[in-house]
Amino acid sequence: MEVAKLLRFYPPRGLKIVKAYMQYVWDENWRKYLDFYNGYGVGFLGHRNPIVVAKVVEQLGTLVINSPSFDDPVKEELLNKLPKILPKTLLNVYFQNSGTEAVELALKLSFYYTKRKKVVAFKRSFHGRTLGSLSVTWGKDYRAPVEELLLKDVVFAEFNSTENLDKVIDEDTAAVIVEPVQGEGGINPATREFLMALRNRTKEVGAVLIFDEIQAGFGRTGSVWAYQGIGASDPDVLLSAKAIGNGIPVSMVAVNDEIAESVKSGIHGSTYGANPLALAAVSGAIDVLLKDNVPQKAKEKGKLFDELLREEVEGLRIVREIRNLGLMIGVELRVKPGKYIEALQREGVLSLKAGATVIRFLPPYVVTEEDIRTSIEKLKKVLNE
Ligand SMILES: Cc1ncc(COP(=O)(O)O)c(C=O)c1O
Repeated sequence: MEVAKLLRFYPPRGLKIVKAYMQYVWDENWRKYLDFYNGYGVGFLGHRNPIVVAKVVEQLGTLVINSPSFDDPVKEELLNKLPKILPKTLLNVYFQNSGTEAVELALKLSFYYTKRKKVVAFKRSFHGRTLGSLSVTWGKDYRAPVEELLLKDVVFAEFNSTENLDKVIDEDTAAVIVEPVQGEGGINPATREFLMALRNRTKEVGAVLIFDEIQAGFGRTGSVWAYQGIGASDPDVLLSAKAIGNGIPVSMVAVNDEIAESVKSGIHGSTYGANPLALAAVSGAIDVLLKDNVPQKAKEKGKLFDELLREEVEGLRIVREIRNLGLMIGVELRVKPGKYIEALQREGVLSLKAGATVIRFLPPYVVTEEDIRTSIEKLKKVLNE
């Protein structure tokens, strides 16, 4: 019998996952793994978090898709809830289906609002794989297949450096896009000084400041939004995805009033944008975030993870540096991390690569002290082998 084949854009990890619950997944032989890969951090509230699942199931029983021009109860419910997690300055929102779509809309609104074309992004950034988001993504390997087709007016500046910002960000700049914690680039938290310098300079020249919190946002770093924990001021546009739907594909673009006022009907759209099923998931996820004090738990567990890593593995010769903000954790090695990530998988812990040399852990907030101790013990073992 003929079978269709999936295009393999990702190297296979040799594991068939048949079930997942909270911080664990099971393979086809019912071996249990601690999942700190977590669908690139999507399942931050735990796989199949019961509160999110209940919301989605309830929604499946009433209304799954609604045409974008019509209102519905879950849209109203979510718009009422969002002020609990969004800053007052960013209460104009739109929902799409993936992170890259959020970046595309942010860039499009910036071009439209400023009538300018230039974008400033940063070295080691990752913003997605469609043409606009790829244009502001740094890595050569990501860009190579379509390099000639990407936006031309993009400048990559030094991340966390305030030198030369006055020159790089000028009156031609439509937008500055930055991850307050770089994820794919190697778990690199931005400094307050850097984010504030971007805030001040973009204000001076009338450029739009975009914070991409698609990976870092929604409690993972110890505050609802990473930039808040870092102590920076609000951006003009805030992007989130991954954890906000906890597995149901959804992203959110939140913009300030001035940009919102420039928006006219017809300049953008998405068939599945703000669909009731996705919005039910976001509504359920916000309930969990607030009722279970998720950012505080992420902060405490991240601290424990960090302390134990420093005690147990920081001193190993192969380890260059440990970096974290809450439960966004990177162990930078002096070598490529691939074989250690594989060895960890054999030991029952799933992790992923970031940058060229970093083992990344994106544990869900429900991870226990015992899970953290076990994973660090396993990491120490494989790094020593
Ligand atoms: C910071 C950041 N921006 C954008 C994206 C793209 O999101 P998606 O894969 O949902 O398109 C990612 C994905 O890893 C990301 O980490």
